[in-house]
Amino acid sequence: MPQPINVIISGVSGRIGRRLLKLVIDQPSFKLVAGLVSPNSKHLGKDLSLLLNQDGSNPTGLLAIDSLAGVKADVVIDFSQPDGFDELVDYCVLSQIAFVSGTTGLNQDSFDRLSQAAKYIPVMWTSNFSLNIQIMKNLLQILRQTNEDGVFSITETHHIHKKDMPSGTAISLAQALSPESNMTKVAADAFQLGDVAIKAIREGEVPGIHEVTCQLPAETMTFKHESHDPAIFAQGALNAAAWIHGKTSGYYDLNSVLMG
Ligand SMILES: NC(=O)C1=CN([C@@H]2O[C@H](COP(=O)(O)OP(=O)(O)OC[C@H]3O[C@@H](n4cnc5c(N)ncnc54)[C@H](O)[C@@H]3O)[C@@H](O)[C@H]2O)C=CC1
Ligand SMILES: O=C(O)C1=N[C@H](C(=O)O)C[C@H](O)C1
Repeated sequence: MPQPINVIISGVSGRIGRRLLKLVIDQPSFKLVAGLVSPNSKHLGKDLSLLLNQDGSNPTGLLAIDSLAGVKADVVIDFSQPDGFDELVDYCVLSQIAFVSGTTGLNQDSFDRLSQAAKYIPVMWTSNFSLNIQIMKNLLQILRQTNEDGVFSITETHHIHKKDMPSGTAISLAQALSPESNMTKVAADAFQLGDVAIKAIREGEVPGIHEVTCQLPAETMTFKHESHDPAIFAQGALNAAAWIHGKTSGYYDLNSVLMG
């Protein structure tokens, strides 16, 4: 039987982090070595099992930490927030740990740092770990090339806890249609990336809806992706971690996973 893949979960107390924690604990091909939380987290110093069950049953023996100093692993899987991102990337480079991240709301400096890191370690960042969103991006690139007169717009809807706007996925979909363009904010909930208009809606507990419309003189095409369960993102990231383990340094995306 192969050795399990040693995993650190960054953002382990979050909506996605907790789902990831459950998957990692349940799957023998992975071994959890640490769970990272915000320095302000109420979970800091507590056994990670308390994130899954309040009665303290089945303790993991691992406490939620806010610094990785000295922790070794094969892969970090990160669903956290932008403020701790650069430090985490640097730690992975120094410690030669593969880095898989879905954290959104990052600035250009953090993306540049990630590109630099990919010279030394394998890196995968994607705004959405659903393979079907990657397929949608690929389709949109083709659609743009074959419909130069198309007027594209995107509407994204997410739960009210989401901290960034518009969603990382909406930005990535718009970038597939209009590469190299900068985004501007045109209203509290409206943005423009190149010639693509993006509208953001925050509503209840919606896990994530992305709708892309292409208006043409004589027809309209609409692509809609709706996640019904946030667990899909955690499972997608875990599949990506299994894929990236043992790969050489480089910047990978979900197309790599799609191609196997
Ligand atoms: N790429 C994808 O498929 C998906 C990406 N996301 C993104 O993942 C991120 C996390 O989402 P949620 O779990 O909903 O957020 P959340 O707010 O529920 O959880 C955030 C987690 O990050 C930790 N954290 C915050 N600041 C930190 C810091 N400075 N250092 C270390 N840990 C820190 C918190 O303690 C918590 O554990 C967001 O950026 C979200 O947009 C969410 C779902 C899917
Ligand atoms: O915060 C979320 O929940 C999600 N964030 C990602 C994004 O910003 O695109 C992916 C997904 O839509 C859920």
